[in-house]
Amino acid sequence: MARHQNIRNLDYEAELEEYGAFSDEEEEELSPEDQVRMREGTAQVLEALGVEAHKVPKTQIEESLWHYYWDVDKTITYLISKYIDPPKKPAKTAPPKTAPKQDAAIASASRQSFAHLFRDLPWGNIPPERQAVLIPPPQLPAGLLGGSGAPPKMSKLQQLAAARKKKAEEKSASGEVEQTQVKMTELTVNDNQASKENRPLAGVFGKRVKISETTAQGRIPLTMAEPTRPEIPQAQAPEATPSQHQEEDPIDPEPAVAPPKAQPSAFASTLFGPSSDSPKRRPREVFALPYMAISSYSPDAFGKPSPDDVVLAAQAKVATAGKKSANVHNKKGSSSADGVTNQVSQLKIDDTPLPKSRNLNVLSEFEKQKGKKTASFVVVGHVDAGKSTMMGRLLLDLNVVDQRTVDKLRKEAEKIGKTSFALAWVLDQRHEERSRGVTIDIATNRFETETTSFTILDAPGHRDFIPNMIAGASQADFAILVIDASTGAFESGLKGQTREHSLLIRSMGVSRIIVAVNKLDTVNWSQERFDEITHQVSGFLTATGFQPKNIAFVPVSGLHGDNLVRKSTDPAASWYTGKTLVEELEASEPSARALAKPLRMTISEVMRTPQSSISITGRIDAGSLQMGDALLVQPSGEKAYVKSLQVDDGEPADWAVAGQNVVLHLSNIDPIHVRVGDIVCDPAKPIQCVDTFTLKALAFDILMPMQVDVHRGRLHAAGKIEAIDAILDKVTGKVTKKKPMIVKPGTVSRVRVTLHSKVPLEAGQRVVLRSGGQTVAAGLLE
Ligand SMILES: Nc1nc2c(ncn2[C@@H]2O[C@H](COP(=O)(O)OP(=O)(O)OP(=O)(O)O)[C@@H](O)[C@H]2O)c(=O)[nH]1
Repeated sequence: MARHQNIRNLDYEAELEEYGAFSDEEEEELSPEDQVRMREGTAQVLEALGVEAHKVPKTQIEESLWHYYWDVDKTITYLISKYIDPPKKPAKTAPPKTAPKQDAAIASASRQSFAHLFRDLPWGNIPPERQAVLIPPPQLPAGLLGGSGAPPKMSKLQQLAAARKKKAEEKSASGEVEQTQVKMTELTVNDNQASKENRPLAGVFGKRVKISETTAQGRIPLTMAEPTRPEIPQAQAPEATPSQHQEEDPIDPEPAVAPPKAQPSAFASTLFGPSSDSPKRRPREVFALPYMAISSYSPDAFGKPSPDDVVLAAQAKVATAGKKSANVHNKKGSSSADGVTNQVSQLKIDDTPLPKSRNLNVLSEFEKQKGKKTASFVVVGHVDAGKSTMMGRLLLDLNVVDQRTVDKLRKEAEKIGKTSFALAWVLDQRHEERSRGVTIDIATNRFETETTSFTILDAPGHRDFIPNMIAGASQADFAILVIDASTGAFESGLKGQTREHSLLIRSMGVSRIIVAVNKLDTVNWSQERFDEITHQVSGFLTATGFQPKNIAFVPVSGLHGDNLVRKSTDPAASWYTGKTLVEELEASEPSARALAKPLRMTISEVMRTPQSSISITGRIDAGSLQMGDALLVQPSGEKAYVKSLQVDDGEPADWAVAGQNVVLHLSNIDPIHVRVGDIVCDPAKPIQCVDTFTLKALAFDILMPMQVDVHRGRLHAAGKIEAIDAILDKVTGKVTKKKPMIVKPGTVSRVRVTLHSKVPLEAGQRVVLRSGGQTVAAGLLE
């Protein structure tokens, strides 16, 4: 039979049964060798268990030996733990029911204490006092071997370096945070960018655009181009409220409710751009790129001109500037050339032909002239006494100004509520004078009577303008003192500028005075009032130095013209039978003319006229002049020539004498050498410029060595009273006391004055000393 036929015919079940029966038989019977091992192993275990062996059944010993493959030690350990000294079972833990018995025994044996095995060993019973105590190692100071939480100790230099490093790290960290914030913000859908773009948006976005414009002023949409912006207002921008929406667009009926439509996520927006119905965003200037995270990245690196561009632009600029500068230089060159030409032309010898002199004998010409006499008078008095109104009315009544002019002035005065000043405006022609209703500077005008040609010098009454009043008084032959007769006004005026003006004009050499008791219409032409005023004023005028024969009183009403040119027709004024004001003026003799003395003229005004680039006005104090004369201007010391001249009435003339008011048109002199207050004199007999002089002065106030201003005509000069030489007798002029410490008011004394600069002054001239805005003295230079 073939072998495979044998396998095909095998009965598997019978074979398996045969195999199983064989196993059981083998368990029950040990081989002879195993039986020997069993006997020997059992004997060894019993010997090891000693007295405790009876506790262990023999079958358990053989079973264990069989289990541990004849390993006696393991068998003994197991049997002890099982039968002799079993471990106490834990109360709650029970071995798993499913675990095999053998595994549970082994596991129990592994947890068994072996202390009993070492009970007889000496090192197992160490007394407590000898047992070692574990002491934890001390915390080492920080440093390389530190490791404690405390900061390491460092030197000052290390601390400084560490602080700097920390600061730099914080800064860079915050910068990174900011950049991150900005980038993250950029990742959000930025509606406000659309608002900035002001593009038409539909629905709620359109409204948000408006709100953002109004409620988030100055809000700047963030872009990648501005990564370092410190603030992120976008995040702080308040949300628009529905009420705001309504306020913003009250016409729009659409409710301000957000559409129930999901917005794209930030990530989706970043990847795919804004949704089709979301507000359109401004195209980005810079797109997010990987290298943007680099600290050296500059988002606007190409938003500015490159270094090459800068250089090229600078070169172009320089080239343009060069051209311009060349042009300017050319122009400058031409202008400087012009300047040089001008200077050269100025340097050239002045070949302007000198005015031709007719070599007249002026004095004989003057004597031959059978014309009207000329006189100048100054009108003084307390502020608002009616000086200007009186002169205006005088000029109107003398037909120097016509009624139309006065009516026109009245209308103008009405506009600013100053109707009563209309007549005063005939003389007060400055805007400031008219608006303020006060005279500020000397106003001159002229009128003629049958016998005399008069020049009016209307002086300001306000104390602030005393220097101007002094200038006027210095040119006058006589004076009109105007007194306000209305109740209370006379008394206050007497305490005010009425007395001071009287003193001044007398000190200035004016000896003739006409007192116009004005505004008598306000007291119904009370003769009693007039007499009272006359009495008081004549008293102090006499005391001031005016002779009674040179004092005249005229009751007038300047406003209505009573007793100015015509006698008053008011019955209440019938008691007055004296002269009118004009008659008194005509009766006044001008002061003596110093015709034979060297030429002296104080310049009152410097101006440019059609006749000359420099013309001067003034009153000739002494001497005479004629066209073509050479003049010396002091203190400049420059020479000039009289090209032409006009006298009193403005008529051209060939000559002029002392006492006349003239306009001189000069030539051959630079205007910078001519000033108001300077003196024009005869070059052959010039006035000297001095910085010290002696004065015979009438004291208005207490005098002592003190700072003073010296006034002579229009000339003002700062100086001081250096010393008081003597007190003089008023009448005889003899010395009554030498070198007094002070001088009382009303006393005449000799004082020495020094000036800070040299000015043209000479003996015989009259000057006024003022200090702190007050007139302290006036007198005659010795
Ligand atoms: N009732 C009345 N009023 C007068 C008379 N004269 C002048 N007035 C008024 O007095 C006021 C002052 O007149 P002004 O002529 O400006 O006085 P003034 O003295 O020139 O004043 P200052 O030059 O500024 O010192 C004005 O309102 C005049 O109308 C007068 O005779 N009778």
